Amino acid sequence: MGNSKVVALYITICVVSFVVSKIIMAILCYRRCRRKQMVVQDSLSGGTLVMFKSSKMDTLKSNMLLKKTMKLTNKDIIGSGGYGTVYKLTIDESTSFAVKRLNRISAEQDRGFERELVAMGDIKHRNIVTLHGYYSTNHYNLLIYELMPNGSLDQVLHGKSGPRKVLDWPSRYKIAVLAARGLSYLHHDCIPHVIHRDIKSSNILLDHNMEARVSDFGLATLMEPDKTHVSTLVAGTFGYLAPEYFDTGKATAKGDVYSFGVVLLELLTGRKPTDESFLEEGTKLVTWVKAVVQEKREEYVVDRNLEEFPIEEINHVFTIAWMCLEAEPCIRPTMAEVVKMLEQIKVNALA
Ligand SMILES: Nc1ncnc2c1ncn2[C@@H]1O[C@H](COP(=O)(O)OP(=O)(O)OP(=O)(O)O)[C@@H](O)[C@H]1O
Repeated sequence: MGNSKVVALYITICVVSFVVSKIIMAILCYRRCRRKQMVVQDSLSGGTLVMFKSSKMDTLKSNMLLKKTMKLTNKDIIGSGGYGTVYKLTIDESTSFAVKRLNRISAEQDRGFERELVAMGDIKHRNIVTLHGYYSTNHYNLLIYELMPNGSLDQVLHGKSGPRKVLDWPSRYKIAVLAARGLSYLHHDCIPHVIHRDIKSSNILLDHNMEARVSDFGLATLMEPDKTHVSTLVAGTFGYLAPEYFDTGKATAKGDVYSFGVVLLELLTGRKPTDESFLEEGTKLVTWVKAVVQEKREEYVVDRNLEEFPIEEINHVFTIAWMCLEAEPCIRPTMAEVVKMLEQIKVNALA
């Protein structure tokens, strides 16, 4: 066989193998997608219901879910935020969900909706609120989440009619560690990595055991593993945003670390970072705490309800909060380091 024939044979083999491998990959991806979700078209509303596969969803009839979803009323509202209203959807005595309704106003919101789904669909972790599915019509979108019976950390710490219950130090410490684990999972273990972009106490929800889970990926942006940041639209919540965000508008994992530092201060002080009194005084929680600590009056910042608990542990968490709140992002620890440091406190306390 001449040289040219050998080359031609090699090229043919390469091209055929490439095409076959692509076809196999496409079939595998298609099967995986089908296995992972069930899609139901509702002929009445013209909407589409997508249920992600899980032991909970597998036992649920899609018709029943659709019927109950269509019957949600104002009486079922359990909260509302910048993106829409959250309802409690009760299927039966043992099965309930939290349904977030997003109005379909602009194309931008639509993109946000898709982004949330892409980020959430695959994410399963005990400290992350699970997205079970979604329903989509021309007029609105619904996200179907697992229901967190104890609401948000924000409601528990500073509910409208006063704190819902006074959280003791062990509960606050546990919430800090578990929320840190959830966020660390997003930053380091998800592929692609996820930047939350809106870490705050109303996005830390509490299950029946008061165990914390991170929720709300409406603003999350997927980050390729080799990228250090992503450029995005201005988002997040004043009082929790890292200072560099105001200059650059770039969401980064270190920006989430800063916001987590604010949540730690919130747990330690019992003060709400978005409190109007801060705005009126032209300050914010972080600046206020820093000023008081500089004046060596730390005892004024710690929540009175924590007075009888071990001050060494509380001070340790303060130290970690300050590390997270460093003005220079690169000096801040990663969330994996924050988890380790927080866990270490209890090891030391138990020793
Ligand atoms: N899965 C859930 N289980 C139980 N309650 C929930 C759930 N998701 C949200 N909530 C409640 O609904 C409230 C509003 O949530 P939502 O995520 O819409 O807004 P937010 O986090 O307060 O603000 P933003 O939209 O700016 O992030 C929460 O504070 C919480 O009390």
